[in-house]
Amino acid sequence: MKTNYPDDSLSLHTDLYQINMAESYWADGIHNRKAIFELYFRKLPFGNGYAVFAGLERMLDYLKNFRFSKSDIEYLKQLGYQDDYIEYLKTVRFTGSMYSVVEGEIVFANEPLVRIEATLAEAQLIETALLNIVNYQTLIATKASRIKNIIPNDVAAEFGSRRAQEMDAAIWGARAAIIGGFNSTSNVRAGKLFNIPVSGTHAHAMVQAYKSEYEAFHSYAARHKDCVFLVDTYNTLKSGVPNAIRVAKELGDKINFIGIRLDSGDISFLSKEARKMLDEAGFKDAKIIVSNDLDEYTILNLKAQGAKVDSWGIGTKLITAYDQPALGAVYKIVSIENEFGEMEDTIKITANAEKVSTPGLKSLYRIINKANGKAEGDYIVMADEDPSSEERIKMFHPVHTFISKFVTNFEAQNLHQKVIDQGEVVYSSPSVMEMQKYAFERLDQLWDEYKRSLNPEEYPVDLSQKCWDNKMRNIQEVREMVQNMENM
Ligand SMILES: Nc1ncnc2c1ncn2[C@@H]1O[C@H](COP(=O)(O)OP(=O)(O)OP(=O)(O)O)[C@@H](O)[C@H]1O
Ligand SMILES: O=P(O)(O)OC[C@H]1O[C@H](OP(=O)(O)OP(=O)(O)O)[C@H](O)[C@@H]1O
Ligand SMILES: O=C(O)c1cccnc1
Repeated sequence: MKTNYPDDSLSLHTDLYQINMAESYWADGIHNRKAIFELYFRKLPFGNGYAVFAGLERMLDYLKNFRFSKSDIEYLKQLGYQDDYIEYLKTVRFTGSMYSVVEGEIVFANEPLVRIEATLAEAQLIETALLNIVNYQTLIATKASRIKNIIPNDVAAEFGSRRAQEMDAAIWGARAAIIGGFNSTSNVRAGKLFNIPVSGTHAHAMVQAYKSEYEAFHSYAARHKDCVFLVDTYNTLKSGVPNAIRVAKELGDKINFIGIRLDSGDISFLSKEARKMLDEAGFKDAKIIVSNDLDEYTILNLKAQGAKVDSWGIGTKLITAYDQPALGAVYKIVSIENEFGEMEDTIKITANAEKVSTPGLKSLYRIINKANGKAEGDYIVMADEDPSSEERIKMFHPVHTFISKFVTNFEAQNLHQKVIDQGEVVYSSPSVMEMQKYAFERLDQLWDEYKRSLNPEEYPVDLSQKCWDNKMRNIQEVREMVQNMENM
């Protein structure tokens, strides 16, 4: 296997069919027609009431650097693409524009999260990478937020690198976990790359290497001022906790005895007993950190049992999105330039009403009730509409249209930022910690009913009347086209 191409690029990180479709567009001379694609998912993950958007910074980086390198081109030649098309591929850059919600934004099903306006070929070639990035990062940010919601006042540490689906997932998953609300990651490279907090304790191997817990804890303390001792290698209550207390007492102010970590057994029982022992020894501020296959369900259950836990280390079930391994976001064409240079809507129709795409150039607004600062719902409009200039808007369910409400006294916030303008990145990402802060602020604007982990209420994502009428007109046109075919 050859993996050491010095000029390897991410531009071949795409499905073969994208390159094949772009070839047809190019051969037919329609590759430079303007096209509009939207990225959205149809169903919220984990049965959650919202998702936390992540992935923008990496998408921008990818698009900024989009070009087939020399070795990419060589490989495409080997695959059999003809010279004339290869010459075209050599010139391809991302020259289009991109609109996106920002990282940390709270988002919902069926809303356009990203809008690409580019040449048809460019927009097509980038589909796979954009979906790959958003699907994973948004999934993990959402899982992290779901977990953090259960423990808003405790520390949540991301421990998943060893179980992640390879190295990229560990790194970007750690970043997504922080956006979703986690306090730290154990992955040191993620800390360096993204300027996010790192934290860590020690493993059983250290206790086993020294044979005695007492010696291992002492040795750890000799070089590390902040000390968390792992107490479950031999016997948590009879040996681990007493040894931790002994070392903490002996070293006194020489160390900062943060606390102990439990990694097996009955966490509820052991944490309560350990708490008593620490308190009785005078370490009332010492923290109890736990780990071992945790997720929001186990944590909620442990909370209900009155477990005395201050910090939670969460690995496998967060970083692999254990209970739902993919988000399922899609990227659909909604408008394309015709031979006269005019933009024409496109629609995809299926028997499933929820899967019928919503055609045309659209914008996404969040409607905030000015009286209480809470979100009334999200509102998808045609791009030439401006709900902020309206006094009263009618919001209705996009499938069950009889569900509707009128809203007045609102602020309409445009959720789309222009992030690339004709190939130029015009957006500078805030720090990851700022993204996290933004996510918390946006969550505050949601009623609790949308945030509960079990059977949350469905947050309204509605279409404007104009958007709805446009969709119906498009459906009608397709019906007539199919009818005409049948009559031929
Ligand atoms: N009181 C509790 N209530 C509910 N779940 C718990 C409780 N205590 C521990 N768990 C969870 O039970 C699961 C199984 O733990 P298990 O007892 O198999 O771990 P263990 O065998 O003690 O440790 P190891 O990881 O070394 O196998 C873990 O996900 C753990 O977080
Ligand atoms: O359980 P997670 O949520 O994935 O958290 C990370 C786990 O990684 C470490 O375990 P280790 O690799 O030593 O394996 P083990 O505890 O399963 O034996 C640590 O002690 C946690 O148990
Ligand atoms: O720092 C820790 O305790 C840690 C880090 C990764 C995995 N398990 C535990």
